[in-house]
Amino acid sequence: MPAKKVSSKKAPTRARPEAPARPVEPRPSDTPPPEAPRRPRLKKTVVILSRKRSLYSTRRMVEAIKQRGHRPLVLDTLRCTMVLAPGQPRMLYRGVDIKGVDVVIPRIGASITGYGLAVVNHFEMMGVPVLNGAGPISQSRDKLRALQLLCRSGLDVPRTVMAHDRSNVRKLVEEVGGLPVIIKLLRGTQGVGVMIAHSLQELQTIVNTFWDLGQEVVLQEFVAESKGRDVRALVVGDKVVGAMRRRAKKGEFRSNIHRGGEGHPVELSPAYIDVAVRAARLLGLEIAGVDMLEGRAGPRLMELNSSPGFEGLEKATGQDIAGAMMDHALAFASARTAAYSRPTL
Ligand SMILES: Nc1ncnc2c1ncn2[C@@H]1O[C@H](COP(=O)(O)OP(=O)(O)OP(=O)(O)O)[C@@H](O)[C@H]1O
Ligand SMILES: [Mg+2]
Ligand SMILES: [Mg+2]
Repeated sequence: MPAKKVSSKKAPTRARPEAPARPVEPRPSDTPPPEAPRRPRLKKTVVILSRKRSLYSTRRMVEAIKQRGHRPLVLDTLRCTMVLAPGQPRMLYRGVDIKGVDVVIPRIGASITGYGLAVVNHFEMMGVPVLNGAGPISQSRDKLRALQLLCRSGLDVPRTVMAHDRSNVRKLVEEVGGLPVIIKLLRGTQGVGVMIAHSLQELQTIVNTFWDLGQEVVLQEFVAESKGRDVRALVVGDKVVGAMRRRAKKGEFRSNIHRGGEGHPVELSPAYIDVAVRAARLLGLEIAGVDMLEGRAGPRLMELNSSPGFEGLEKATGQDIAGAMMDHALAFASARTAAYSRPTL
């Protein structure tokens, strides 16, 4: 629901017969007279944009919302219809207007990024608090864009190059510190699209295949000292609410749970917490799964995930990650509502 700005002028009282007729001020639309400042509703409606309500993270968030006495509403992103009307953007779900939403939590899978971002953007246009917003989701989903922003701010990332020059692959390898080299699709997830090349010939074959298919890739330094492990820190607001170290299965360098990796709880040092929170803030993410490699000199950022699944993290740590996320989402919604309800002078 678009948050209404409330005028500081007094609300009109019932007309008295003796009062002289006053010209009626034109209103921007045929909406009812100005309301009193909007009081945050006690029971909030929390929309989760998700393709399936049976997904673990979606189910857990629904539970957490109910436990807190609020109303969860799971909407399939692809069934949301955006109506563009001047000054009054609306959202339809199966033909019905969606109103009275207090906060939206998008869980946008990689396969529907384009449509998903449009839906998230539309909710933002309607004045509904959204975490994460469309801009931050979009820039974190592009691994190159995210790394550009992180290293511009001085955060440590593995040496990375992006190029399209087939004649120069040897030079690219030198730039990232020699073989083996990691090759990454810009928008891969769950370890799909992350490869390793041990020889120049192998690398040449892989990059040529991708370039011929019209796919861009980045080449990255292989951080050998991480030994098939990485750290996933879940940042919510300005805190790390849970962290695990993931260990790749034998013969695999990717530690993703989806690739057979195992998660173990880990107590992060302040340096890792600081880097994870700074990285999320830099990309504007309220909720972020921050992946870091354990370099010799400390954390090396790999990527930030804007719709992080947390089944592995809850199971590894036994922590209530869904609860921490919902507490933040509800506080975020209340802070936004209070800001919108402030009278304009
Ligand atoms: N430069 C690197 N050096 C060593 N290992 C790496 C490097 N980059 C990635 N890896 C390994 O590959 C895994 C997948 O990489 P990355 O996190 O970039 O991909 P993803 O497909 O987006 O994963 P996610 O499912 O976490 O979104 C990492 O968790 C890590 O174990
Ligand atoms: Mg990822
Ligand atoms: Mg990752």
